[in-house]
Amino acid sequence: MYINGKWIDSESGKTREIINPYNQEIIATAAEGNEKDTKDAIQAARQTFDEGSWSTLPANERGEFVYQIGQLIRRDSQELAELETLDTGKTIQESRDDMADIANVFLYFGGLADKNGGEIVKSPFPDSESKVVREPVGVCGQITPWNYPLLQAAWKIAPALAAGNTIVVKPSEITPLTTVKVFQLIEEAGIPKGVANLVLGAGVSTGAELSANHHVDLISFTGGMETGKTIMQAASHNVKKIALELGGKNPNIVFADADFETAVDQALNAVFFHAGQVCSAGARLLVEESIHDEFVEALIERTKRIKLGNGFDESTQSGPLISAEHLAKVEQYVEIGEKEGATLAVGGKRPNDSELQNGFFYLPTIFTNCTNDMRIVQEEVFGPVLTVETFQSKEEAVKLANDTIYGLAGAVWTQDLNKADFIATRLRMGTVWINDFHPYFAQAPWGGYKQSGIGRELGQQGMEEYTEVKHIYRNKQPEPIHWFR
Ligand SMILES: NC(=O)c1ccc[n+]([C@@H]2O[C@H](COP(=O)([O-])OP(=O)(O)OC[C@H]3O[C@@H](n4cnc5c(N)ncnc54)[C@H](O)[C@@H]3O)[C@@H](O)[C@H]2O)c1
Ligand SMILES: C[N+](C)(C)CC=O
Repeated sequence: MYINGKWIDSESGKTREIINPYNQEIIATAAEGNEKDTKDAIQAARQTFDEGSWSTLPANERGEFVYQIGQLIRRDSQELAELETLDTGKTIQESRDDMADIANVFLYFGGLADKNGGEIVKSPFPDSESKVVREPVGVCGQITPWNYPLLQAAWKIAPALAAGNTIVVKPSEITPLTTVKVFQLIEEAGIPKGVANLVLGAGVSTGAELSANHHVDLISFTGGMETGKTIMQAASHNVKKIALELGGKNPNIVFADADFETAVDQALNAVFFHAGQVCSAGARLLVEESIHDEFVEALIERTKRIKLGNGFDESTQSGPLISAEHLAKVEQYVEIGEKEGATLAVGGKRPNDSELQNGFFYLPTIFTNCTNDMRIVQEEVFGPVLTVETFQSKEEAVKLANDTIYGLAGAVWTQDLNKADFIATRLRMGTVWINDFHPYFAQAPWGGYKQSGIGRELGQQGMEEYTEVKHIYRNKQPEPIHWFR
């Protein structure tokens, strides 16, 4: 762990073994922090913020530090990608793409640091001036998940530092490797001690302390919806600001006039990329009734050909699930789908290949004949499981797509731009893709409607989450007003 500029073991001396989900081998031993370690990290961040040297540093200088971290990530991107694949099982190409995105996020927020100089407001009172400025929030707790360990951390660390906050980061206890490495780069970039702190450990101890502690001003969390609700409650004790990036059950709407080959190809990518362990996975396929049979037949044929394997093998198309617990959860959902009467069209079990027996692999799975009242359609499986439903009109497609507690992302495939616009404006989701699936980048905001979250990451909005707005009013001609004579 990295607290107040020093690398330390946990106070209790406890450690946790980190395993490779591809073969269950132990790949590292990490410190297992507790509440006391977390309090120490918070105290360092609090003291550093209150002392003010970071928050009042000229914004362009802070930006240079953040930019420098981005350059160091670029320099070490191959090593970082290898660590990410070792820790998560995702393919090495996915990890390389993640590292390129991550470096860009630091470069973008480094550049944005000095771009908001505040604004002058026209005061209604004579001889006065009024300006609105943005200031850092203070001490920010940042809790991240295992599916995109470093990417989700980067979306929080870069804007928080650029805006002048001090931070305590807690990565998922099962995938801490790349976050630890980036803290080494943060140190190398010369970020002053106490500004950026790292604690490792379980959610129920370190994460819970960060969420409840009164010296933390903002908690930013990416993870599951139930954890998000717990954090929201804990944060209420001192009315912390909160930013929540939670789950999704995202519709992928395909009209009959879409380019068939592209829509099939991208429907596979939408749901099976990273074994479906993506918050914005297109896990609900809504296909226009007239092309249903042909579309599903093509999907099944392509699904059978997906090559599972070792993420370091360049020919592997999909890696394992993250853990035995998660594999059991996916298996349970498939059982639920079958009991509910959905038709298991392909997959629905672990693979037989001998090479895959030590990893947490599950075959890409498709359920047809699904209806919106089924749990397999409504609940986030977070694995390689697709449900298929049909629609007959654009109005019905919107109704089905929006019929969920989530509102993270969705896509529409059609060559009719008016139809695309109709869908895009009516989907109650933070991101809508037209004739594409999955793009996200540093310049555009990301976040959810409804129970998919609160607040936005990335883009200018992602920076604003880490600021307070202050109105400064100056009376240029003060004189008595004689209200109380
Ligand atoms: N919206 C997004 O951008 C986005 C991105 C990635 C992942 N996700 C979501 O993340 C989930 C998968 O990630 P996960 O399984 O790691 O989620 P999780 O909620 O189990 O854990 C996320 C983090 O929260 C911590 N945590 C657990 N209990 C806690 C508690 N009581 N108090 C404080 N912290 C606690 C964990 O240690 C971990 O660091 C999925 O639901 C996925 O949709 C969302
Ligand atoms: C936000 N994203 C798509 C990078 C990861 C979601 O799990």
